[in-house]
Amino acid sequence: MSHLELRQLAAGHGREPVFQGLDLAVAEGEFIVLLGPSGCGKSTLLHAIAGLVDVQQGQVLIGGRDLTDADPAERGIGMVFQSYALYPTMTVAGNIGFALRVAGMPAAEVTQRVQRVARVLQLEPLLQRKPAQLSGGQRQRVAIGRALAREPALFLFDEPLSNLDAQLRTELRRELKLLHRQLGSTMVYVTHDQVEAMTLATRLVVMHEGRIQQIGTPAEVYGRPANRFVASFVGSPGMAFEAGTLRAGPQGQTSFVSPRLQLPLDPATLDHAPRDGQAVHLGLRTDQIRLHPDGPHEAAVQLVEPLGGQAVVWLDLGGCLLAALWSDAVLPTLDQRLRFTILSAGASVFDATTGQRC
Ligand SMILES: Nc1ncnc2c1ncn2[C@@H]1O[C@H](COP(=O)(O)OP(=O)(O)OP(=O)(O)O)[C@@H](O)[C@H]1O
Repeated sequence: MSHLELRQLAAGHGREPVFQGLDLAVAEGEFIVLLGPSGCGKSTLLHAIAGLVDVQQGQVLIGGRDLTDADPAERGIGMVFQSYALYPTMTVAGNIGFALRVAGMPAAEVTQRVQRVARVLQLEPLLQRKPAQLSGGQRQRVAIGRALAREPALFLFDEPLSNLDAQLRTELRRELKLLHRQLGSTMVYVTHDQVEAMTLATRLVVMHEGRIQQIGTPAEVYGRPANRFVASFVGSPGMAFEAGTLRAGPQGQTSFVSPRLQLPLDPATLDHAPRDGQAVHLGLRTDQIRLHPDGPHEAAVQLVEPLGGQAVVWLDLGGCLLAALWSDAVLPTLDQRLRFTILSAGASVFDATTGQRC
């Protein structure tokens, strides 16, 4: 049974819905990441689950109960937002235990819960401090602790790490992942950060303009994007596209053909039977470009982006820019000509008109 189920949901801020007819089923213990560009409706969806915006149509079911019209407080949800509004005059312990005390929990039990949460989030040495005496990352951990203390079965996170610097973000990301493993609770997490999405999600939900574009594991969404939007939005560096047509060969082998490129396609990468002459876009990631002195293709280096241990090398194949990974310590120079092979395994093909995966 789904722990969280959205049925034909429509919600928005005025009368115009931000999304409509939205279906989503989340199993217990999943870590769902909602990923999409700014304004696509991620926060509105999260707020609809929490009961913080009006649902115009459809249903929100949590634990099998229809809670579409229930108060936020009755939904058994823990929420963590981007801006962690802690009570400045209360200590860390006071902040974490606040909602429990308000709910009438006996003081001894509150203390126990606060201790347990502090242990999990490594906040024990900080329990008597005030928020002003904490770093940004510590404050955000307190905000997570506050949600955790109520022991909800469902957590909603709205870009909880986006206000932190890169190093803290990486640390807290790891802690969240460990926390999820320890607690086994269901989590729905909004971000537009690729790395967060890829590393945290058990399943990714990619949204664009109020519509779910694809639902799948990070590997599925990265490896078999459902359409051109997902292909270009997910993965860094982005996928390179080349316009061309499909050609059926004599032995039933289908090839991609463009003025610059001819590539026999791996049938395993195609979802549908290819049509001879179909106008398509071929999508190539760094995974498909193998730099190799004996490779059949040659292109000039247009740009080198060092990443530390590796570098991304952008190759100009007659106007089509392809990204390749470079792991040698000595970087190639601009305009240097490199040879490479294009692997058809894992390549994506999209219909030129609809943008849908072929
Ligand atoms: N309080 C509000 N009142 C009116 N319109 C709003 C409100 N909040 C958001 N919107 C609009 O609803 C749409 C979806 O916004 P939403 O915040 O859900 O997107 P998002 O994907 O979370 O974006 P971001 O990544 O920038 O936070 C946008 O067009 C936005 O302008």
